Amino acid sequence: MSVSVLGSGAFGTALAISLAGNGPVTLWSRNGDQAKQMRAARENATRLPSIALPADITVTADIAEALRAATLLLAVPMQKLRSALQDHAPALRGKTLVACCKGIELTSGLGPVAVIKESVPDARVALLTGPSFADDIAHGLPTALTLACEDTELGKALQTELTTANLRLYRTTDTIGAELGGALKNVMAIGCGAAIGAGLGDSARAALMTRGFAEMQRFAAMRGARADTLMGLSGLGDLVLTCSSELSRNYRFGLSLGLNQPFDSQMTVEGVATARAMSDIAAKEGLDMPISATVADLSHGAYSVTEAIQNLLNRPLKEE
Ligand SMILES: NC(=O)C1=CN([C@@H]2O[C@H](COP(=O)(O)OP(=O)(O)OC[C@H]3O[C@@H](n4cnc5c(N)ncnc54)[C@H](OP(=O)(O)O)[C@@H]3O)[C@@H](O)[C@H]2O)C=CC1
Ligand SMILES: O=C(CO)COP(=O)(O)O
Repeated sequence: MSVSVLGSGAFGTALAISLAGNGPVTLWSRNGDQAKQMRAARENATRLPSIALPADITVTADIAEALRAATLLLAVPMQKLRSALQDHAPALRGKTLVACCKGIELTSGLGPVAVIKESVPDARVALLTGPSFADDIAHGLPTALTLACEDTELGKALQTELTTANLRLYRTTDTIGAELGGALKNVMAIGCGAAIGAGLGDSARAALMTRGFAEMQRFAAMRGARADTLMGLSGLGDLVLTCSSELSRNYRFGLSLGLNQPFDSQMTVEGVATARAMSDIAAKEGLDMPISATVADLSHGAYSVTEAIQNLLNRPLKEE
């Protein structure tokens, strides 16, 4: 089988680098100039600088070349996934599409698996998620991820195909739990970054992580996820990583809010839209999600960090 990665951002490039250890990989960019630069420099200078692209990676802006592969990894931001699929929908029919994005679509409230099913109904769908920074993967550091696929046989085939020397994949059939773990931890990372930026300390971060995880579990249960999925790599594992490392863009965005400093608006920060989507859905369903709602309002400038903390601390006392 052959693999193509659609989307040449930090994560798509890192996955292509790791997969090149298994054999030829095609890395597709929608931007012809960027593809040309990457081919010439053998480096993704804009999104993953200073890491060489192995010879087994073919960089192209020609979608037909990328679509020759049977397995396509979709490494685009969540809010761009539907339009990326719509751009090429007829040619994607019958392909195996592996979503690599983390989020909830703001317009529909759906996760990546459902968005793919709606956009390309006859595709075979899976999800790759879990704790991993692009930089770590690209440097060949050990990483463990979750490969989620409702079809057990396809899941096993993808687990074998996409595991590399440094990337160890665990398998689940619970796509809902896996995608929600990856989506919701970004919301909590923004909150933790804001708390640390505002000087509230590590104890406050631990409280936000723990109570945030309770919200993640509540939301995932409402959507039909298995409880044990959230306890795994794509839930707890990714929550711990993202809430505690400045390599995370969501965490750094939160830090900038806490420090009252500007942040690069071009940077992919999935948790902003997902916080809004998550808290809107929770409000409709009558779910108590105070941290998510606070992060949504904070991220959209409705609150200062001080007001956000006061809101959370002044809530009625309750059982854990
Ligand atoms: N970076 C990381 O460490 C990790 C990221 N992820 C997830 O991977 C996903 C992508 O993130 P990441 O790669 O870091 O983001 P980046 O911002 O680095 O890159 C996003 C890429 O998507 C491309 N893109 C955007 N819209 C489209 C479209 N409609 N069609 C085709 N390509 C498009 C962009 O192209 P252009 O440059 O032309 O805009 C760019 O190459 C996110 O959901 C993220 O949560 C998961 C694990 C780790
Ligand atoms: O998902 C990630 C780590 O698992 C990457 O996090 P950021 O998108 O916050 O950089």
